Amino acid sequence: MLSVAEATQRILAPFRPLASEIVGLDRALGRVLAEPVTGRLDQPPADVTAMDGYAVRAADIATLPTRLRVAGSIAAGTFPQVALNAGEAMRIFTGGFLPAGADTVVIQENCDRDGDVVTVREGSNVPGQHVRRKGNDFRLGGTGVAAGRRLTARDVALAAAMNWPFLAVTRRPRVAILSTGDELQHPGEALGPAQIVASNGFGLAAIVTACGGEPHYLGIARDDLGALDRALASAAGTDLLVTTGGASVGEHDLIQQALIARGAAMDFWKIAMRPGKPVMFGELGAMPVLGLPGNPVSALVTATLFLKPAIERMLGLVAETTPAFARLGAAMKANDQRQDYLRAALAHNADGHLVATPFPQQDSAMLSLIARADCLIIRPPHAPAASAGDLSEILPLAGGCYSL
Ligand SMILES: Nc1nc2c(c(=O)[nH]1)N[C@H]1C(S)=C(S)[C@@H](COP(=O)(O)OP(=O)(O)OC[C@H]3O[C@@H](n4cnc5c(N)ncnc54)[C@H](O)[C@@H]3O)O[C@H]1N2
Ligand code: MOO
Repeated sequence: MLSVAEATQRILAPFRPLASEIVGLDRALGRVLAEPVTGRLDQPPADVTAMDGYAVRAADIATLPTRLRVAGSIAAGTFPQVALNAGEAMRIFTGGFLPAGADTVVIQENCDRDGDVVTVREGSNVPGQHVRRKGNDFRLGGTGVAAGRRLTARDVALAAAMNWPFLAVTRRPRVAILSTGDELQHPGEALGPAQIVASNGFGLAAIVTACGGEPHYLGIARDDLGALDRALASAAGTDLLVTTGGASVGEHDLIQQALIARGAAMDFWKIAMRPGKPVMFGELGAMPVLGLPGNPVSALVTATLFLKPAIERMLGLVAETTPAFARLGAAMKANDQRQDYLRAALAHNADGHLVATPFPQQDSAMLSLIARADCLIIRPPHAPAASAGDLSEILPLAGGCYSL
């Protein structure tokens, strides 16, 4: 059996970042930046005040109280035309530009105004009080957002402040999804006595969307070579085809045969993992094909491990590889040769530690449990028995604006 690490390496090998496209800022959330965002101006563009009050010369307020002549008022959106002379103050409002000659601001709470005279009662005479210096946020040409980052709402705000109306982002990978099996019916259809509801296609399409791809759900292909061949033809032109079901060793598992008949170069693997042992991977012309197992939990877990990074690589996303850990909420038996991904709930204990408690049932057909899980506990092959409270690596399932 192939290790998870080796399977990941082989699956990811043919994927490259896709071309970029231009989107408006209002469409940029969650997209992966293809070209860096840098400052197209200094921010603030000149020295501005952080408070409502009076712009003064620090030297004029060395001895307090002191009386200064109010030489004018600086309205928002206007740049002060006249300089401040010694013995003068200028009324100023938060965000307003400091006039030439002024080097500090006293807040209005520390002043008494009487006509065109202001008495400053309190205030530091160290220059720069309540002043935001030109370029203290970012400079023209300064670093903003690096290419290869998935844009957060904060990144979008920064790009806007840096004066970019449009951004270059990697185009969304188009991922075709095919369910296979004679027993399947789509949700809501009348079910015969031996039929089951096909859930995998919708779960996988949601994963593709959550990862930043564009799913193309091709529906269900019946277990006959003609139907499979027609379905495969309809995937042409996509960046990746994902199939579910028919990956195992049964006589009705025809998907590999259909792919080979179309000229695909395919490998069938047993991966040393649970759930998700049978996985296929290969290429049909220029299109990679990833065949995931039919068991619903196996399909979702293998998609998280292999489909998600493939999409991320096509997006040019710079991988986040920091592993996550939690304390075990229950004792674990020694593991066999398959790497386990146990569905588990996360909670903080009284000491503030993160605890992952595995569900008592780990059947690879139980969608109700994986839907409720917060993470997967990773148990490496041949891991020794572990006690409750031991640290274990986990794979968090939630996070970001979407959840896997
Ligand atoms: N003799 C062996 N039998 C099996 C082995 C094995 O090594 N030797 N492996 C088992 C493991 S592990 C898995 S995982 C499954 C995977 O089998 P397939 O990929 O061939 O999947 P199917 O047989 O087509 O279906 C399995 C199961 O999942 C249901 N299914 C299929 N598609 C969907 C769908 N779109 N939505 C919801 N449920 C789906 C299907 O009805 C079956 O119940 O093989 C084991 N067998
Ligand atoms: O690999 Mo299968 O996923 O254990 O049910």
